[in-house]
Amino acid sequence: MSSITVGTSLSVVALSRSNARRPKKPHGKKLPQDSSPQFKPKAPSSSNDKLSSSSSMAVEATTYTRLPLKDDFLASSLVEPYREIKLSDSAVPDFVERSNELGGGEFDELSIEDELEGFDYGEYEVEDDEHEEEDYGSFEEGSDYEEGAEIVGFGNKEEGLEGGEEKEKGVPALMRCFDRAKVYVKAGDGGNGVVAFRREKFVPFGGPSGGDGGRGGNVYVEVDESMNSLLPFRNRVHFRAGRGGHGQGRKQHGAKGEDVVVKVAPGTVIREAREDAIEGEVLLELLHPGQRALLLPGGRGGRGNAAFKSGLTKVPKIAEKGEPGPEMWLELELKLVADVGIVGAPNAGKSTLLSVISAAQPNIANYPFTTLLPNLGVVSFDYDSTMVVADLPGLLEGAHQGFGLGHEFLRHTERCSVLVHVVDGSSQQPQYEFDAIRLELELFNPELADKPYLVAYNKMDLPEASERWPAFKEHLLAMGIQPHCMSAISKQGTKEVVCAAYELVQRIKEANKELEGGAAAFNLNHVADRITQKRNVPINEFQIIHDISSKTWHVDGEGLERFVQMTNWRYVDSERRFQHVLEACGVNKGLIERGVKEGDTVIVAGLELVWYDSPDTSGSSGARKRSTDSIRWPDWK
Ligand SMILES: Nc1nc2c(ncn2[C@@H]2O[C@H](COP(=O)(O)OP(=O)(O)OP(=O)(O)O)[C@@H](O)[C@H]2O)c(=O)[nH]1
Ligand SMILES: [Mg+2]
Repeated sequence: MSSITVGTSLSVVALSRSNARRPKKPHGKKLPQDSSPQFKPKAPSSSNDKLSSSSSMAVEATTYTRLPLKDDFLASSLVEPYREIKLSDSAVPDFVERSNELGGGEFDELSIEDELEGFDYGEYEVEDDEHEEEDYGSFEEGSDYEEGAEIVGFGNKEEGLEGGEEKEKGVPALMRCFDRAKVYVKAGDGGNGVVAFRREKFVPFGGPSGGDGGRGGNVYVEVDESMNSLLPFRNRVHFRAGRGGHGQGRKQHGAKGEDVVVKVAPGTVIREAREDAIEGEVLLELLHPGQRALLLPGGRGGRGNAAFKSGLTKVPKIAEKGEPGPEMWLELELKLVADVGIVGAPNAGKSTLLSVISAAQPNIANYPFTTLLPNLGVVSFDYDSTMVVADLPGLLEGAHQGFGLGHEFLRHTERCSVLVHVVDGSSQQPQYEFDAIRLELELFNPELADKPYLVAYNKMDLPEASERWPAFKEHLLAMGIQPHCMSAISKQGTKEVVCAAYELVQRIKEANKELEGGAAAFNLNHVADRITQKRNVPINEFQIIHDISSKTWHVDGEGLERFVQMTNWRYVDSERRFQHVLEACGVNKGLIERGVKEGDTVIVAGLELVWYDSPDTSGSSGARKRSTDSIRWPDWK
């Protein structure tokens, strides 16, 4: 008999966030030769489609290279044409002023919630007052009781966002868009079962009475209608469900761990966070208020010794540990849920359009990037027919790679069923501006280019815009697109645009209804189901891998892993049961068949053992006897 080394390995997964997007396709473009502003005074009257100019605009023979830049940021951009324009670079004087008035970034001062969820287990005892129990050594497992819902604030450390995330430093909190977050979730561990025996007056040798541990708390994700950003995750990153209570004497089972509910805004996409640059698998898309998904089921409670009583084992001195609760890092991403998304170059008049078709009052000003965060407005035709319209920040060339504000907001367009593309008629080359925006959308996500869209040529009240309209219209008609023209400021033509958008939205809704009708309702609990399925893998499903160089045998299987995790080595019968299970599920046989030799290391689901051939050949079967006695244990503490 000799000793064995045991090593339990816990791998801590450090996850980082990826900013990587698709690589930019080479455009091979140059800057426009003449991008100087040529704004003319505003024409006194409104205009429309019929107001086509007599002299159609002579399109300059320049190779269009990027979206027309406005004089506001031309100077700086021309020097470094591909410089990334950050929120902090854009001119937003009134906004900054307002945020200062409000107290200089009020969100920064949000305090961390103090509430702690989960259980305080305190001291755990098997004994009770009335019943004397056998002493099987110390049952305290202090380290097991630390768990409870943990709240970690984003301080300087910002634990949840480590790993290459570029932060918008220097930008007041009011301007940041909290539509991405990274959180840690952990289901509660199951409580431990205990070994206890019934001892009463006149019943000196009562049977085993150790109760089972309670089930760990579950992690749920729920859509909270009142949330419109992922801002709360700035203060709280870790969500841990409570662990199950431990079993007690007199067959008392432990209490169930407290569940934890992660509340997210409607439209949140939940991905599994990954270490590498690749985006993790989409686990859930929670769109509608009230949707609730069981994400991680709590660990099973360990069985107490009462559960191990059998005809052969009348005095079982064995109990299981609770099953560990699953854990993972999640990436949350909020995408606006709107029927119509207004896209276009900066200063095209997107916010103006939203302001005239809905009650929304977005910031409107004659400089690019007036809109820093998406604005939502509800357009109502009558009581029944309404649609939600989102006005998005302006797009620049390279938006798909993060230029301007595009990167942050382009993904919001993914959720809109229809896009209204506003083109600034007063720009130098409206048709090229249009093409460039289309290209950006396509580069960001080819599915965006396939979305139904309308083109609204804006600022028709300006003479230069109405002059360029015929050429623009011709350009688009050649592409098979029927453009609309309007003057958002004077509301001319806006009704036609909105009605056309509404019609498109309705058509898409009808089509989707038909599709949904055929498809089965989506199972929101599929992540938890997958985990449960994994837990139910039988113990005899394992694989043996032999590493010849290090004379190590790896025996891996989901069932075995769970069994090793739940074996509580402090109880004397655990070793015997472990040996028995290895024998019964065929691990020993498999190892012997493959030629395991004395002294070889055997790692069973992370537990390191040394193989010994038993010299004792007595027993019904030599092979079985040998293997049963062949794995030795060190002195377990
Ligand atoms: N003449 C004229 N000016 C317009 C019209 N629509 C918008 N504008 C002006 O164009 C400027 C920009 O308008 P916004 O609505 O802020 O443009 P935007 O597309 O939302 O701009 P960003 O949010 O910066 O991307 C403002 O000065 C508006 O008054 C229009 O139909 N005619
Ligand atoms: Mg705007």
